[in-house]
Amino acid sequence: MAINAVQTHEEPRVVLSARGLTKVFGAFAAVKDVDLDVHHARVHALIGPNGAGKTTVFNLLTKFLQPSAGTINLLGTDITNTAPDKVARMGLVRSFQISAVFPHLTVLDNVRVALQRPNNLATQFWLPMSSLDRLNQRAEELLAAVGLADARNTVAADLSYGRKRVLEIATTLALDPKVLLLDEPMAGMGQEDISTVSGIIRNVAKERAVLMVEHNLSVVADICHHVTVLQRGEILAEGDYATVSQDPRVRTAYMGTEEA
Ligand SMILES: Nc1ncnc2c1ncn2[C@@H]1O[C@H](COP(=O)(O)OP(=O)(O)OP(=O)(O)O)[C@@H](O)[C@H]1O
Repeated sequence: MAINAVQTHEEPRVVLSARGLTKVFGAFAAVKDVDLDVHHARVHALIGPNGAGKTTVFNLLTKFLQPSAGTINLLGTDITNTAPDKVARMGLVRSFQISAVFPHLTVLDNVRVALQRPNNLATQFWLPMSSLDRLNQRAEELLAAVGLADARNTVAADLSYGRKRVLEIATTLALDPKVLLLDEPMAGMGQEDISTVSGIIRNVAKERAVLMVEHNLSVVADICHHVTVLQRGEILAEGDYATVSQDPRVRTAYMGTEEA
């Protein structure tokens, strides 16, 4: 299948890497000796059957879980023993976890609130919303980048499901991540929203690395440069989608015999 991924002139340098990443729960190894290199300006998919260890890998990389063994390096710094909030401040941000959408705020105010973090306004919670006006320009840029400018005055609760997810991505981008981790960004979406979000991910990956867990293999084929396939906590295969999708072990373990 043809790969129609991001075209970019940026150097694909490694920004996040793991070596020998292992997580043991009691006697059970959920993640075993995983090596991972995530590149700037690339979309990297982590796929595998249920229980393969994808979420555990995300939790290890963001340091929500401490590895049992192995090392993690972010932007040249060893973060194996770094606290999760510091890892996030260093630029490794997982969508839908650090950012939150406030249902009763407008789309614009949601993004302005999210922008408080990188602008060190987060502790000035007593200031009125009007004090956030200087963040308007950046907020408008972010809304334009994700196609939500027309909904700036809509209360978040009134957005469609797909547009709510897009707003979540916008609030995550407000943190200006260097590495963006997306956990099933297309979950529950129809084809139209999937196309929209695919375009957004392509765009945001021009300026940062994206690592995503995704079950929709058409999306993986369409926007991901590199695919790592996990099975029972171990790397089964990796490479571009065309390569891994033709690997007989992957087809048996994950894709069956169906064309993705
Ligand atoms: N805190 C925990 N304690 C014990 N076992 C755990 C824990 N967290 C995860 N596991 C086990 O580790 C394995 C990997 O789980 P994980 O959630 O990482 O898989 P996954 O690939 O994300 O699956 P899914 O696609 O279903 O979300 C599973 O067998 C799971 O039951």
